[in-house]
Amino acid sequence: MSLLEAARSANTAFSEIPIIDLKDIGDPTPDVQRALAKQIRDACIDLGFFYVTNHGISEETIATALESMKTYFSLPLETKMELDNTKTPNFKGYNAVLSSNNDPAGTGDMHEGFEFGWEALDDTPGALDACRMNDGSMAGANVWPDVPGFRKSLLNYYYAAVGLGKNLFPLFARALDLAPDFFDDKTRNSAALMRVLHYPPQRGPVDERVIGIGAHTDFECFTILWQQPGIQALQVRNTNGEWIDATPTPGTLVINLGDQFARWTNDVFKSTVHRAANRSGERRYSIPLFFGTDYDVLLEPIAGCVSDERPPRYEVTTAGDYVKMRLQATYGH
Ligand SMILES: O=C(O)CCC(=O)C(=O)O
Ligand SMILES: [Fe+2]
Repeated sequence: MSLLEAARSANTAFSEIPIIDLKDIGDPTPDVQRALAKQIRDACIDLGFFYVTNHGISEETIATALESMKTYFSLPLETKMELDNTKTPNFKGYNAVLSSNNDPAGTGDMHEGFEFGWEALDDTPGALDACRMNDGSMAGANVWPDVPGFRKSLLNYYYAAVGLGKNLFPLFARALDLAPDFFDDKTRNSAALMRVLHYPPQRGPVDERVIGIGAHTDFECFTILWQQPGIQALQVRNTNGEWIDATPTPGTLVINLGDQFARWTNDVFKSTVHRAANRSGERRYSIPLFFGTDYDVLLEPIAGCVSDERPPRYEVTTAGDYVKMRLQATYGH
């Protein structure tokens, strides 16, 4: 079935999020790769959300990053505000509770976060790497707090998640009937942003306009999300307007598509609205890593996703300009 035929018969009124086992991701046998790509294609065309198991990010890498996040978020607000993300050109650093607003109908997100992008572990902290020279409107170095082990443990998680993402791009390419290396020359510079998030618990009656993270789509190609086990918070909206729980399942990560893939594929791949609210009574932590194409790459619809009946739906822009515009809308309110 062609991509456009598949898009026409998509099950966008899903009620479950599929689980895809990546244990064979390194097996080069074409049949194995094709079978994996088929599962990914179905999930991307239907809902743009799936869980992965055997994803290769070790429990130790996750646990170490989590400990560092907890230490960091327990610092006094004034200390965290020294790295206020609105002081950096591209919102690197800290955002306080209610300083971001992901849903234009909301009045602020009930979480705090810390964001950074690629940097080599042995570089001077916050140095601008040579591979960042073509970032255009997204140019700008990382900033780091003075918390022992924080930078190292977060960068270690970053490298592991970027490694997973680099292995996923060929599968997404196959899922789009493209050569597996289609995204290689578009993902040379790890245009991946990682955010660590802390959601304080919300007790009693909750104002729907002030939840953990308001309804939104992500900006990049796909997000690799670790969410804290045991706390249900994340929900995904289907085309009937129902919110489907993305229950955290031990040993899994969530992969969800963002707007860059919707643009590459003229909405054949779905960038689906999601939100999170923490009503558990406990603190909740999560780690999204947003992986896009390099910031200087044009987001042009691929040929198999355009036809006379389905003309291009988006104006062509660079990945960097798109991400920058969305970041400004999220933090600049
Ligand atoms: O914390 C979560 O589960 C979701 C976070 C999210 O959607 C985001 O940061 O874009
Ligand atoms: Fe998101």
